[in-house]
Amino acid sequence: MEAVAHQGSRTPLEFGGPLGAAALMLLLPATVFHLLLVARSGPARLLGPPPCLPGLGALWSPQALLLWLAWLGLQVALYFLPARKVAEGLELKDKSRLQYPINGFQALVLTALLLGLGVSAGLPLGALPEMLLPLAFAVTLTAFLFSLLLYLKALVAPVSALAPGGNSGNPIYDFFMGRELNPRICFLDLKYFFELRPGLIGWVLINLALLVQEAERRGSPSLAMCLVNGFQLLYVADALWHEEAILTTMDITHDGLGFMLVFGDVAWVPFTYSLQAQFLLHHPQTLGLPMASFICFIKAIGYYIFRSANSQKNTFRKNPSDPSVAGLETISTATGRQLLVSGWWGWVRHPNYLGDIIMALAWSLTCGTSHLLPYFYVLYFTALLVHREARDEQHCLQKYGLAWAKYCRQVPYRILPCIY
Ligand SMILES: NC(=O)C1=CN([C@@H]2O[C@H](COP(=O)(O)OP(=O)(O)OC[C@H]3O[C@@H](n4cnc5c(N)ncnc54)[C@H](OP(=O)(O)O)[C@@H]3O)[C@@H](O)[C@H]2O)C=CC1
Ligand SMILES: CC(C)CCC[C@@H](C)[C@H]1CC=C2C3=C(CC[C@@]21C)[C@@]1(C)CC[C@H](O)C(C)(C)[C@@H]1CC3
Repeated sequence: MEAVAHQGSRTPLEFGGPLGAAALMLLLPATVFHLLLVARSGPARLLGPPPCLPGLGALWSPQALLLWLAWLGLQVALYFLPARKVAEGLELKDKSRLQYPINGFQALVLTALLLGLGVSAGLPLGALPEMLLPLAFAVTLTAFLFSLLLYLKALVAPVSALAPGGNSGNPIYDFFMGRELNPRICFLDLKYFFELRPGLIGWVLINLALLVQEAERRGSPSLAMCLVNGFQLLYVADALWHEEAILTTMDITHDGLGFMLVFGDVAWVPFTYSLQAQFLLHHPQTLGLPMASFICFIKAIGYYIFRSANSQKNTFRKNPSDPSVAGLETISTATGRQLLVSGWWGWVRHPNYLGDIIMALAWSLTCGTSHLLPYFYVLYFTALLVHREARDEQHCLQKYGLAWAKYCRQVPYRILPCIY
């Protein structure tokens, strides 16, 4: 325990410390419920009060809890199916490397097949939107419970298994940040699983159910709804296709699994990232072909930047002599690793974030410009990535020291060329 306290005392507290963590634990679920309620209300005002607060009867439903647990069970089962590859994570403090099944895309395809079978056997997919509120409530409750179990599990974990950031000794802060770096139940890596499976695939499912309900109500789905569904399906499929790349992100290599990530993965992602489709169901928008083409063009630019930048870095990290990256300019660092200073990573320090934000804008534009609500995602996401960039900058400065400072001088802009 002494070693843990010592470790905590060296790591600066993030998110405003225990007070900030406590506030976020109230604010994040409140935001999810606010958005769910406002999206279905007539005025759909992002900044106004919700039309009416639901009673416990509207929130609590044993069927919703069962549905969520069944979904979780299905995704766990798919995780254990034979994988096309087993990847190794980065080296851990005890010099070991964990193994991860690369079968997320397969899980998405199998989920779609099972869903197709279910729908043809009479499964009422179009009824799911009516259950979003009780579903979000059940998922939030289980996120609190699950984070508590993780906190308790970490009490008996060896010091080498703890995350650098979530062991301050303050229970509220540590519960929020997560204490253990890679909590596992046998081969089931909980962080890896939660980040990519139930919430991300659940988001696509919710979108599809909203599309089906729109078609039931109006005879056919709108162009705007089809575009949102297509764009976001592409985003999720891309994430699962490139699943292995997640093993080097800060969530996996640095952050513990606590309330922030558990709630973020299973509640925040499916219920707030599907906001545009929720909005469109209740506030139909007519999208002409010229505007739709313009939005597709923006999405294509965003995706091109996002995918090329991420792939360039991943290829370079895996094999710097790969012909596609071998000609790029680099800076050597004391760790033996190199930093790219030309190509996408010589343009700005986070070209992938820029592509991601442009895609987010395309998703929101499908909902027209009459309401601010569908733009919540762009606003939140920009704030998340600016904050994430600052955190990553800290880690890189620690890791690469002078070489990182040189990189920042050579590539002065963080996300938006000439501006930020
Ligand atoms: N939809 C969503 O809600 C979210 C999406 N994302 C997306 O996830 C993706 C991954 O994001 P994230 O993990 O935050 O960050 P990055 O993919 O940008 O990874 C940052 C890491 O890349 C390496 N790196 C940085 N600069 C260079 C360089 N010049 N040359 C070589 N390596 C470099 C460093 O790690 P090292 O040197 O150790 O390899 C650094 O820590 C992004 O596309 C982002 O937009 C992220 C968060 C939320
Ligand atoms: C609830 C809080 C506001 C913060 C929660 C943050 C989480 C929602 C995000 C932290 C990092 C994420 C990533 C993705 C989804 C959102 C969370 C979990 C990601 C899986 C989305 C798809 C991308 O292609 C990716 C690169 C695989 C993303 C990885 C990070």
